[in-house]
Amino acid sequence: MRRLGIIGAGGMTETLLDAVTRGLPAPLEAVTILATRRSAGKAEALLARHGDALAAARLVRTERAAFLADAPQFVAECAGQGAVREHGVAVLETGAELAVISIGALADEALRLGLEQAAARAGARLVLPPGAVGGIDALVAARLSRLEEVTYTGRKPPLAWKGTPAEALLDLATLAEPAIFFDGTAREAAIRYPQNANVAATVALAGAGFEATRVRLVADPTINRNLHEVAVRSAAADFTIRLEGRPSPTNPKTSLTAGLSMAREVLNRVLPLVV
Ligand SMILES: NC(=O)C1=CN([C@@H]2O[C@H](COP(=O)(O)OP(=O)(O)OC[C@H]3O[C@@H](n4cnc5c(N)ncnc54)[C@H](OP(=O)(O)O)[C@@H]3O)[C@@H](O)[C@H]2O)C=CC1
Ligand SMILES: O=C([O-])CC(=O)C(=O)O
Repeated sequence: MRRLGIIGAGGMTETLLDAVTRGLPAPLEAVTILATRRSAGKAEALLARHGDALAAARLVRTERAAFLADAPQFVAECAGQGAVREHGVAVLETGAELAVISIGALADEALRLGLEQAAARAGARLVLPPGAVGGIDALVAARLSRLEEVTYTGRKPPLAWKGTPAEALLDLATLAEPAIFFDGTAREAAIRYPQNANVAATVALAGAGFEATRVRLVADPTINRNLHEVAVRSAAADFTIRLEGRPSPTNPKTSLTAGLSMAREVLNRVLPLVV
């Protein structure tokens, strides 16, 4: 893979570009960012920061047609569920591989089917990185035996839940103790908390599905990290993964591991050893 496309120019793209530049054995041929008009300047600055060490050609586009004309072979969506809806099918139709990090978008069955069908028609692949969470490999393997119970608990400091429906349920500014404000299915979590519960969708798609995966979301004033816990019981193995992620410096909702997980996808398509 020599031509990388990225959708979005926020905190995750910053983490992705830093990690990819550090990990590349040699510069890529081209990196193109599809940005909103508002964020085009930020995208330019992110690319300029890495310069020739990242890629010989560094481009920012604000129109999808121009972005696709740059012929990216691998496109990393780092923008949000709306961007998956807006651009996903069109990217796959070019035959490019598309890695989606806003995995909660796939809680919309029609969109998931549309993406899968576009990929099948074009001979392309839709890839779902583990993102902020860990243990997805073991969960997929356990699913191949027989899953009995899968629960995901997402716990973040109150600030990370600002601007979400949690605000109507809790007084985030004065919260003194951890509060579970959501207990339901992975589908409902991914749809209602699009910037905070993509992991719920990842766990669902890797494991027991959107309805059978139980999700709890917690605002916790006693922590300064984003905690992800996946508990699995299955015929092959029982396990619990507990991951304490540091938030990205520019977006407290997003853990650094999410952008790093996307960087892993990119580097696995460049380096000879895939891990
Ligand atoms: N799977 C996982 O584990 C995780 C997934 N996520 C997902 O990743 C997304 C990105 O996270 P993060 O970088 O921290 O978010 P930010 O809000 O920091 O950045 C989002 C960026 O995407 C841009 N953007 C939004 N919509 C579009 C679009 N339609 N086309 C092009 N660019 C667009 C925004 O531009 P502008 O600001 O101008 O609107 C902004 O530059 C989250 O919204 C969430 O969906 C996040 C954390 C974990
Ligand atoms: O980054 C995280 O900690 C998780 C997250 O926001 C999500 O699942 O959408």
